[in-house]
Amino acid sequence: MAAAEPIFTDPKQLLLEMAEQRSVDSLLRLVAARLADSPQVALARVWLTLPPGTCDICRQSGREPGTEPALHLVAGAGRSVAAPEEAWDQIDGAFHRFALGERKVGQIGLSGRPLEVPDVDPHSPWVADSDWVRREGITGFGGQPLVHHGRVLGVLAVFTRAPLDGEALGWLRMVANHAAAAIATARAFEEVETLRRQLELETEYLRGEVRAAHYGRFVGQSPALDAVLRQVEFVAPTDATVLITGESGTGKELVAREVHARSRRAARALIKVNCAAVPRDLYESEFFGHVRGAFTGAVRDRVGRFELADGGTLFLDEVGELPLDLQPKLLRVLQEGEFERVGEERTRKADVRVVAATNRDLRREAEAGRFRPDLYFRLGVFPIEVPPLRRRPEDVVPLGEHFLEQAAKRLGRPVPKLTPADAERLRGYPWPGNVRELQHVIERAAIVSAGRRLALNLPEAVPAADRATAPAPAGARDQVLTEAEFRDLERQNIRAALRKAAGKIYGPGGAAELLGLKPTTLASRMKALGVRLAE
Ligand SMILES: Nc1ncnc2c1ncn2[C@@H]1O[C@H](COP(=O)(O)OP(=O)(O)OP(=O)(O)O)[C@@H](O)[C@H]1O
Repeated sequence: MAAAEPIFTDPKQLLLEMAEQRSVDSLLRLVAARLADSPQVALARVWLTLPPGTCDICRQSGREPGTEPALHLVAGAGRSVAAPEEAWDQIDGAFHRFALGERKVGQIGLSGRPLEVPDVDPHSPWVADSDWVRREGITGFGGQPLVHHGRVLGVLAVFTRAPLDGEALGWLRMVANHAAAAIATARAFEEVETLRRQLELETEYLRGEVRAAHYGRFVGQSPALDAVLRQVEFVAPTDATVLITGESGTGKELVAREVHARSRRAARALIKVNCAAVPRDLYESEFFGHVRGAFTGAVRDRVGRFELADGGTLFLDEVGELPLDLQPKLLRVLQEGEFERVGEERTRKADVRVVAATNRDLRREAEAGRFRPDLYFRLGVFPIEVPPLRRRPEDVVPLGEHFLEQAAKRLGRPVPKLTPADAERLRGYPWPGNVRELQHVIERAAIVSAGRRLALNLPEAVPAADRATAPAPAGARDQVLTEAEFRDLERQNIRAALRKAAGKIYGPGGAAELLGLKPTTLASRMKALGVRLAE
């Protein structure tokens, strides 16, 4: 007598293929399809235990979500002998959802124990549709819970057209155990990814907090600074885009932080992007994020700055350095709040208020074709100009005292106060590097003075060629330079600073400090002007 046909076709091969699946969906579809491959299997189905309100099928079909976890059909395959045209791989319909405890599938889900009916009697109370059982010649039912660490993740069940033997039930158990382990692993990965994303958001938020703490409060009593603060007060509560202009080191970032702090977004993050410091080919990913594999080096998904700033404020520092080809994309987010991650089709939305800053004359840049006029108009809805320190001499001494106090605190020792003669010298200096230069001068003095008189080390005179951002010397004030001449002058000036700093850009005595620029700004300007270090 020939041995009976095994119920499942090549279950070992199925176990091997299961190990290669990358997603839970494809894994469960594979299980159902392969089990139903055999002519002896009428129907194979997998249900997963899902919390209320999380099943897409129920949502789409308008079914009320319920209040308890339930079993939801997620994969199915089979063949009707009575009506071969019927599709049995559908997962919506009458047996899509079972409450725990309801009928055979619900019993397995609730108890976590297998349920086998080797010889199905069409009249048994277990049979929901006795006509179907008779019509399709169903003779066996085997259901296995998908259990991982004692938790029932779902149920795998088959209806067969031959009695289920011990061997088939053993394979079914093995397939169910493999599937449960794969589901648990995939969910653990998902959780790690969510936590990683949360951590990324929190880190960025905390970085912002640290920066904000470093920035501290506004100091100054000049009418010019007052006027700036009044504008901040006026625009902060609105969601308008703000463009802050002014020379380097005047306090533009401080103004941006103040706009955020006084807005309804204050409890959310202020995310900063220094447009001069982003490498050319990473702009899009920096702003909008990317998905794994979008380009070489994109080893995992990355959240862009727009997404990080969702609900908060995005501060675009040195916005004048933004490459022309990225400007239309920025304009689109500003107008529609929509963007895509690099390498992904899906359109995402973010509710972001943009505050931008620049020390360039953006209108001129737009006229010269280096900045898109439409973006300039969009950014410049509410412009705030921060005046250079030389136009508000009343602020110099209060700022000096403020920085001295901060330095003393940081150094943990008493630092001499400003004498009237010191104050006079500070007021008499033109501060081409603005407040940042004043801060550096005072900090250096505090470090070297160690209890003695404050040793203020001010450059005596600032030669014209050493001023990156200073006003033109008195005699030259009316002289108009062409753009080419102006750039040439800027080039010479940067070269002079580099020579003086012996090629050093960063740190005390570096060219950036001499010019009163941020090192990143200097680096990008050198690149734009074609100035190289080795010249
Ligand atoms: N009114 C002020 N009161 C207190 N500190 C100030 C004030 N203005 C500027 N500062 C300080 O001076 C430094 C430079 O300011 P900030 O970075 O805001 O300038 P910026 O105009 O954004 O410069 P850049 O154009 O180079 O980016 C910061 O440390 C800032 O805290």
